[in-house]
Amino acid sequence: MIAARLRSFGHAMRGGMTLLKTQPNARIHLVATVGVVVAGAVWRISPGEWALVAVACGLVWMAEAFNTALEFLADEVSLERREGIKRAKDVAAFAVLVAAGAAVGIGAVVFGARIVAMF
Ligand SMILES: Nc1ncnc2c1ncn2[C@@H]1O[C@H](COP(=O)(O)OP(=O)(O)OP(=O)(O)O)[C@@H](O)[C@H]1O
Repeated sequence: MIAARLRSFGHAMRGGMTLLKTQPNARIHLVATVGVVVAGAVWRISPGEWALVAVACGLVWMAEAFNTALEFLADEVSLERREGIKRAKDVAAFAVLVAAGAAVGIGAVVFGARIVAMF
């Protein structure tokens, strides 16, 4: 039982490594996530602000992971140009865009005034 759970965890971690190895966008998310965590620690943001930041980062990682999973699956189905695959990939890419937009909005709310105060 516990061994099976640990195996599932291993599969998920392998997925995370695949995401980082194959997707330049995921590496940008990693840098952004580290940057936001460092900024949050330096500015001592409140627990509520940490919660917002966690939701924003989680949303972006989740959207990117599902987008990449769909791209892998679509490319297994066919590498030929297909209208259905185009639509599926475009809609999945839109999900990443929406998540990134929400994260930028949350970043502006949490860090905007602090960044402006630096100048
Ligand atoms: N088999 C296909 N048939 C038709 N259009 C496709 C196909 N594969 C990709 N496309 C088009 O090219 C775009 C980019 O697809 P690709 O698989 O190269 O993803 P990507 O460059 O990794 O994009 P992202 O930055 O969203 O991860 C898709 O959004 C889609 O419009």
